[in-house]
Amino acid sequence: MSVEIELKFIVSPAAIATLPERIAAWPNQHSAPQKLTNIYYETADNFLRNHDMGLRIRGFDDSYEMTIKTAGSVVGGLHQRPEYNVAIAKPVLALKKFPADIWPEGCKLAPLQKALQPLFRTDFVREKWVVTYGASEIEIGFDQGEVRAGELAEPLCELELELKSGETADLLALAAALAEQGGLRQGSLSKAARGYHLAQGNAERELRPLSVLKPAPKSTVEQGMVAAFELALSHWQYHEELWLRGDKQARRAVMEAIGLIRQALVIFGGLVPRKASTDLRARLTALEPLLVDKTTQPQELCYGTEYLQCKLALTSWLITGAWRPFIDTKSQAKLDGSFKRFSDIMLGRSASELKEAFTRTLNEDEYQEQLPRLTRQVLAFILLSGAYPDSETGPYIDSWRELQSAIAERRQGWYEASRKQALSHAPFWLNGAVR
Ligand SMILES: O=P(O)(O)OP(=O)(O)OP(=O)(O)O
Repeated sequence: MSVEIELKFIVSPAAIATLPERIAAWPNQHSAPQKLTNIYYETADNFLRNHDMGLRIRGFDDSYEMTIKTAGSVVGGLHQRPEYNVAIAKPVLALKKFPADIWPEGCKLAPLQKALQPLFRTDFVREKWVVTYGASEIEIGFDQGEVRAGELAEPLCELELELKSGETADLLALAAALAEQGGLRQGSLSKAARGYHLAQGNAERELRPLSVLKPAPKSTVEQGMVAAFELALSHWQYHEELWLRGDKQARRAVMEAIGLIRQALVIFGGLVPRKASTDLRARLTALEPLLVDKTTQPQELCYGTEYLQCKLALTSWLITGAWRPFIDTKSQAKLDGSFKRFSDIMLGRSASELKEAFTRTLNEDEYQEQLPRLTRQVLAFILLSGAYPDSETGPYIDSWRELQSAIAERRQGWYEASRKQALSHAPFWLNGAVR
């Protein structure tokens, strides 16, 4: 078994021609382009997908390899997944060759193998370089081809950076250096994920409303903080994809994701000093006006250098725990404390800020003036309410969201009723039950 640690980028058509040259500027070992054919297998009831597994047979030259990837994590474009590779003599499944302990409990291999059928395929040409960067060896693969399920197909044009030996920090630094000339954006979907989507009919991807962050029970404050940034990054990644595919409303969701990052920096700002996030905040500040501008074309923005470097800065901040050198013993003790207890205190603060802001009838200008504050505090509720059941948090947060959209859409007739409704909800975090 090996754990694949891989940063994936989508390459813009304009950048394809110069990319090999850019890569070859570092000390490297180059391998000539190779044609790879991959058939992915699945059962009629999606057994593998339901267990977060992906199975393929890859053909190259006259050889075959069978690979299974199991559940892992994706943070921005950084994919970490356990994978098992077995050389096979002919392109026929032989599940017994994988270690026995990778399968879900009770799984019978012979019937499973019988039920597996080809579902989709990827065909691409991969050009490879192994680059020495810092103290690390990093394999760069440039894949061009397509993913196909029956009649439906999508082009593939990806750059994958895989850490062969050394440090994740070098992987991220090499990515930032490659980003300098533009033409790349982070890709959060594996080729298999794209294949499954096509095989299921390629339904239009829908906007996803932000729902309450649910960190693992008994999370520490630091774990809750990491989960908050991960939520923001995945909301960003997902909606960037939609925006590029033509959904104009997704731009707002990308802005919302950035708002979430800002709010997380505020919420944890008492523990993580501002100087730990100076670079990240500067990059966000540069990006925000471009996102606010409705005339911005996603193809230009999302493949731009500043945009990618901002997202890489966040990925890197998260993956390397870049705040840690700035944390003193006292703050570390607080970061090790209960996220639930911390959240209760912060929820109280958010609620009293809103209560104060909306305690009386406001005029139109005053409502508009309070909108940014209300937007920030709704995001705070999203990040801090995960310890409570949706049945308690939902009505509370929705009532503030209702006021938020009434103000944003200038539905003046709704202001008063929404304001009173929001203020009438009892705080769910003071309900007394020990959790
Ligand atoms: O060659 P791999 O294992 O990196 O796999 P891939 O065909 O590039 O697919 P993905 O990395 O998207 O799972």
